[in-house]
Amino acid sequence: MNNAPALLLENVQLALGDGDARVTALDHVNLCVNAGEFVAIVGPSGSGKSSLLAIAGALSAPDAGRVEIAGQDVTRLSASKAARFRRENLGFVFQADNLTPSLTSAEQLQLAGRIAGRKDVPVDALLAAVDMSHRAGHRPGQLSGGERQRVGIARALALVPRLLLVDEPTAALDRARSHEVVELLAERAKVGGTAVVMVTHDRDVLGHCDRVLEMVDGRLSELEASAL
Ligand SMILES: Nc1ncnc2c1ncn2[C@@H]1O[C@H](COP(=O)(O)OP(=O)(O)OP(=O)(O)O)[C@@H](O)[C@H]1O
Repeated sequence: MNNAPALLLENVQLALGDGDARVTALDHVNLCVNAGEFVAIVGPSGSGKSSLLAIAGALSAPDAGRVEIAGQDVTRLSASKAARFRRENLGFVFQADNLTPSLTSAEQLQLAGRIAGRKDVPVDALLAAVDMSHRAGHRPGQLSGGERQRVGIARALALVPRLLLVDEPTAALDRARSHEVVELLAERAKVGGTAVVMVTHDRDVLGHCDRVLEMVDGRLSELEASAL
């Protein structure tokens, strides 16, 4: 179990929509990500990247194929078992931030830690790492989109998931901050042993990743360094 890949997708297939609008979102996707690996996924809009993250995060089930996370088959867990599995093993930083409106930035991190059974969340250090110490006492409604995104990243880093799934972390950030945030993710992979899968359009930050994969029309392939 401990030596199992953090994420294993085998021959994953997914179609979405009905009738004429039916599209192949994932077409025989295979992917293996080991603990401590930082993998980026690039590709055009509509190519299936979000669908891949949803399946890799046990948020939805494929039509066919197999999904294993840290050695456990999660392909067809019940909704309640999937929710529990996610809570115990996964971290998410998704575009539509899902911060709790009534909580301050610091409280978002504390709550995440409490839910995961961690009492020792280094809230101040994490907020400092995403340059948000000065907004520790602010609620999401008092923050900009980029600031909310950074709190979401700090919250994900408050936990030590086996697998961290990240959707466009730099979309609302300037260039310098983008590098800082992606460096934090890379460090979490190297030092914390978390496997990180990041969807991004930002080719600037790909140098921080161990591997870059490209999704085109639901098919996933490895990009050689010379193609970046
Ligand atoms: N609920 C849905 N019903 C029908 N088709 C859908 C649904 N969700 C997504 N699709 C289609 O599935 C395909 C893959 O979508 P997906 O959101 O995974 O792409 P993406 O690569 O993440 O795109 P983007 O970069 O724009 O976020 C697209 O053709 C999209 O139009």
